[in-house]
Amino acid sequence: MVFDIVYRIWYGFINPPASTKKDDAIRFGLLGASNIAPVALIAPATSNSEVIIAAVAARDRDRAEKYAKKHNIPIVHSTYEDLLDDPSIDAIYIALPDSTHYEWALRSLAAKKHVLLEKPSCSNATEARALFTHPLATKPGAPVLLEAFHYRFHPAWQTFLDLIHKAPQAGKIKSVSAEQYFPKYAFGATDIRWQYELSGGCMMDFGTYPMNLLRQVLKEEPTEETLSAEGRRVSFPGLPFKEQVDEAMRATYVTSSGAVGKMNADLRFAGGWPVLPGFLSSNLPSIAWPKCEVECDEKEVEVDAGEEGGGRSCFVRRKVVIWNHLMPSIYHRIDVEDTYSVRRGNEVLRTWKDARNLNAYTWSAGDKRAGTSGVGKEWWSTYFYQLEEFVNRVKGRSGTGVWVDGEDSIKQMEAIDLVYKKAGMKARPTSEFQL
Ligand SMILES: NC(=O)C1=CN([C@@H]2O[C@H](COP(=O)(O)OP(=O)(O)OC[C@H]3O[C@@H](n4cnc5c(N)ncnc54)[C@H](OP(=O)(O)O)[C@@H]3O)[C@@H](O)[C@H]2O)C=CC1
Ligand SMILES: O=C1OC[C@@H](O)[C@H](O)[C@H]1O
Repeated sequence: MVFDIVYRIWYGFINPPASTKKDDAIRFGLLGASNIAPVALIAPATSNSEVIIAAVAARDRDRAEKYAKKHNIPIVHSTYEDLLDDPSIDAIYIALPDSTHYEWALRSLAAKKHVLLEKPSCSNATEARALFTHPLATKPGAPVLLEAFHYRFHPAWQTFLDLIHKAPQAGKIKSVSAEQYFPKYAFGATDIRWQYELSGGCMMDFGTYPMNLLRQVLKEEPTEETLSAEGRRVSFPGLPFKEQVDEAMRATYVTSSGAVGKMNADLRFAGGWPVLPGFLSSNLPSIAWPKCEVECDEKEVEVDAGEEGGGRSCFVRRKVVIWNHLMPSIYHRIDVEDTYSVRRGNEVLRTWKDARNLNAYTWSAGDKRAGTSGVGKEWWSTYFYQLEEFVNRVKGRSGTGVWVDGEDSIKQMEAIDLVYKKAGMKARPTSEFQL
């Protein structure tokens, strides 16, 4: 198992095999010399014969040049505008502070470029509505615009959804809990994640994932009446607008049918060190797996009459947990537990559990989502699958069918705004940019 993990990390994150590029490969330009691009786009592009990372622009030309050299990017532009004006570029990757996503996405669309836009798509729902309903994004033949919710494109997450939405053992969803943790001190006080004016905060940066998980599992949006939330403010001394910046967020909502969704995101996760004194433990960083757990209501299923004969019914109650939906290519596990009970009236004749675990590093052979591109590779990170799908859209191919449409991205930002409101914090400021 350790060998498999190392193998997948090596190819998926460190040294992806290079591909020979096709003549009509999509030429990407990067806005900003960001930390995330090497993992989220440059590595997957290396192995994708239909993608070339052709250009980068940064606010500081020296920085851009160093970055270009390190990552073998042939063109350097001195400004973001210059990159958008470059006719050799087909698509733009926007990995900038969240406060700037709206403006640069609109500008990119106006320059007729496809856009891979980092999550969260915008600063708030007002911006998201303006962006995703803008004629530049919706008119026939408009460029492709995708909020980069990478985890959704991996077969592991889609398999998990199938197990709770499509499997015959899956009753109505009763509860779902989604959690993600990042160790304390990973991001210092000056990081974009903690700046309110750059639309930072845990809910924006990290909490957006577990909220997205809940929305997909429950297939219903939170509302003023159904959602409650509680944030933990950042503790960096001297940080402006500290009261508005969350380092962790919990939220719960209940659907019209009574299903309960709970999320917990902590971007400065610490504590839980049992032998240490409390103050020490609470300052020591901790790690925990990202996790999503779903319980279904009991459901009646058909079984053979068996020894008990007729007049009895069989019920199943399903529970499914996915461990590490966020970086599943490194390692993930999906636990499925079905509890059966055969009853005649109120009399329980027999109960048993059927527990198993599975994984899905690739699409299974025969799964129509494997499409024309094949089943994928064990070591493909979520970002490889996402890029594959982005390319399919640009090329007008049907692909896996997994996508994040504009309406979904708008609803996601509405949910984030609502969480802030309910936690007694402000939604992030709206950009004044107009087009
Ligand atoms: N999909 C995923 O797994 C991940 C997504 N992200 C998302 O990607 C985006 C970027 O994150 P990350 O790469 O960690 O960020 P970085 O800290 O690397 O910043 C990205 C770029 O933003 C610009 N920038 C930085 N600070 C400022 C500032 N104060 N004012 C204006 N611009 C600034 C810089 O551009 P320049 O180079 O031009 O100076 C920088 O290169 C975020 O939206 C984040 O949510 C982040 C991590 C993981
Ligand atoms: O996947 C992620 O992990 C760390 C976060 O800060 C980042 O922005 C997010 O996308």
